[in-house]
Amino acid sequence: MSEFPYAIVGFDLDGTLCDTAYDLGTALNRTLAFAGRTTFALPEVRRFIGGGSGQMLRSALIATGGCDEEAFPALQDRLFAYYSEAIAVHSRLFPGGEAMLDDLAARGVRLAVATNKREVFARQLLEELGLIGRFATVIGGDTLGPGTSKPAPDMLREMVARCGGGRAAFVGDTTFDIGAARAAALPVVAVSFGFHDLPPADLGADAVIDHFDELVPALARLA
Ligand SMILES: O=C(O)COP(=O)(O)O
Ligand SMILES: [Mg+2]
Repeated sequence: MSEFPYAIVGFDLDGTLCDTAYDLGTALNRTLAFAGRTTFALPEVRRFIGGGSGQMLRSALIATGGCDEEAFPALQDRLFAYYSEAIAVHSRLFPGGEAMLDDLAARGVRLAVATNKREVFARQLLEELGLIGRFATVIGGDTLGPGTSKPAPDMLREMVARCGGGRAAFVGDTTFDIGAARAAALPVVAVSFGFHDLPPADLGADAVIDHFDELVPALARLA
């Protein structure tokens, strides 16, 4: 095995490492139904995922009749309760994810998660999937405080610091991820199988992969 060029590889969670659309969508639809709104077919929910669950709920409320800011906090709490109850019913790593994580770990790469999901849910999901021990750190959209979630660079800078520094790359699925990586001056790979808010080729990533088998070679080429 030749020397791998990156000491740290960070991953977005929803739509990048894991297909979480079904469980997020179920929690969202239960919340919308409680609020008397129409619900969404799952493929439609995917476009709301990327900016964090609060943004997902707000966008879905606006799309179904409007978002009343006074009622919003209680609805958000309800969404969180529904999601926590059934966070890993259908959510799984995308195909090839486990072998890819094994491969990077065998090369001595430190692995991290930087997600706009709340940290508590990111940890719960990774724990329920038996993956938490693989990551040196897990940083959520609420970990560092207001204004720090992706596309701001803060989470990725913190990720590199927590991993002890060194050459790092990031992997994501939406403009939030590519924007954050650019702002933090990290190379970034986009996954075409995620919940992208733009066509994958238009995200502006340094490379686009269609399967996790392609990640290690793509990172090696980037460097
Ligand atoms: O849940 C979301 O909307 C965002 O999560 P992600 O940053 O892991 O894609
Ligand atoms: Mg994502």
